[in-house]
Amino acid sequence: MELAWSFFVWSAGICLSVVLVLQLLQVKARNSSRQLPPGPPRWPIVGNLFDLGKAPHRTLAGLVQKYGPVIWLQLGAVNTVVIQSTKASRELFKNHDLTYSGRTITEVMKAGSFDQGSMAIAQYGPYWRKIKRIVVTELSGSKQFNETASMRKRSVDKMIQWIDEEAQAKGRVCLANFVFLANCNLVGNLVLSRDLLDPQCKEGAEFLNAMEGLMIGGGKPNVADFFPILKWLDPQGIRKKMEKDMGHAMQIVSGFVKERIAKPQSGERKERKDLLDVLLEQEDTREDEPDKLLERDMISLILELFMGATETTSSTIEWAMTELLRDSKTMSKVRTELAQVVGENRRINESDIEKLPYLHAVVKETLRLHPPIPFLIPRRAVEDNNFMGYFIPMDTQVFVNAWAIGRDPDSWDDPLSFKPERFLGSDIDYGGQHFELIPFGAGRRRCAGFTMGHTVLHLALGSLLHCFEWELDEPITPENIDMEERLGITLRKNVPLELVPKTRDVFNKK
Ligand code: HEM
Repeated sequence: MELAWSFFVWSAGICLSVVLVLQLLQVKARNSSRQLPPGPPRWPIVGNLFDLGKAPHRTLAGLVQKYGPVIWLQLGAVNTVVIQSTKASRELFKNHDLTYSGRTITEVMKAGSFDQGSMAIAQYGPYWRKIKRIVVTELSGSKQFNETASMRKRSVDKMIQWIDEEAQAKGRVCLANFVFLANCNLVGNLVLSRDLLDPQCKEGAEFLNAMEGLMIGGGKPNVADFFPILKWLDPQGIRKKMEKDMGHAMQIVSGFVKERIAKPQSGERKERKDLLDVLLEQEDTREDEPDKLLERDMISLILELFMGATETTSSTIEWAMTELLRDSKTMSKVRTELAQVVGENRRINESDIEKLPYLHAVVKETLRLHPPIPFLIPRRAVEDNNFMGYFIPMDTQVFVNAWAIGRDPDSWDDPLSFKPERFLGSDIDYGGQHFELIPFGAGRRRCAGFTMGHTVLHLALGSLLHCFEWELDEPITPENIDMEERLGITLRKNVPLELVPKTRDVFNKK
């Protein structure tokens, strides 16, 4: 009896211990799967907000060695995870794209209810799906893209002409301004069939002014984004100023929309439907998607296309030209290619682009080192999830540091040098399939203007190099040219590039 009793006690003890150990292991496993990524120590309340400095993309890239490529930050009240290597970016876009397909909406984007109609900050869902499909088809569908080639050529040709006129009047030009204006003109034509820069278009100058305000306001860090309690106070007055500029820009676009509704079949547009026609007429309704777009939503969307196309392209061309002027060998290689493929008797056309591998390599290398939107447009985790062994709570803001990824030493040899040759004979491109080069983003939220951006970058840069000889404005030399960056709505060159263009013979050709 005693033996049976002691057997029972021992067995119960062993079972209990096993259960306890299993429970402990379970708790440990649960805790470890809820472990946040590592990151720098946080201050009370403000967290890491004041640790990032003026160039957060650089500061954060500098933390990879200490904390690894997935970093946790507390920006005031906002949980933030930063992705900073090719491996982590591949994991995000290949296996977690849907989980990270939300967006964080900043205070300025709420001005004039812009966020309600925007595509770029729309949450992933039926409205976003509908407008993305329409915009991508209208800007990049092969039929529509072919039909609008003449518009792109005309915008670039006008830019070349304006540059020549400015050079004759002043001797030098601020390059990025002209690229900005050319893209503004192009979007105006594609979307509204309007030359906003034509002196006949009286709203054009006002619109450009309002756009400038939007670009400046949109790029300012706003303390109210990090402490929801301050939203009502708007301590820096950023939202107030943005309401004014946004209101003004929206009013002008609204005038164009109303005019179109009143007179649907006027002028040049009869030849082709522009994006506004398509938005007004669209009836392609799919399950769950809204039937019609509201006028307010169309206005936000149109404004967004102007914003999306202008700064990104002008900043990229400014950096490309800066890098080429610092390196005469690279400049001469790209010019030689243009001379061989296009020749001196005509200007470059879109059909030449595919035959210019060195020009492609220059554009890729520029976007690798100077992605205009270095953190992409911040994503948001739409649910709790596990990312590379770390717990990421729902609503975490996600920065994908394309700037750091373009310099990831595991992906790039001599990552800090401008060497277009690295792309010759390589299949790496920025279409969203190669996660080491993601200046246009990747996955569902990849840039909606990718095809247009890609084509215009080549057409505009190729034309600038083919039609002019470029010199730096004294006393600037290739050795002392300022390479400082300024992060606003895009990552621009801090000191705008001023150049002296000299027309070449091909300038007078078509
Ligand atoms: C050099 C040219 C350009 C660059 C480098 C660029 C870059 C980007 C990036 C990084 C994103 C965010 C992608 C992500 O979150 O994964 C984006 C989104 C977007 N871009 Fe671009 N962009 C360029 C040109 C354009 C043009 C020409 C347009 C339109 C005419 C445009 C319209 C948009 C829109 C609407 C979105 C939001 C897409 C979405 O949220 O689904 N972009 N772009």
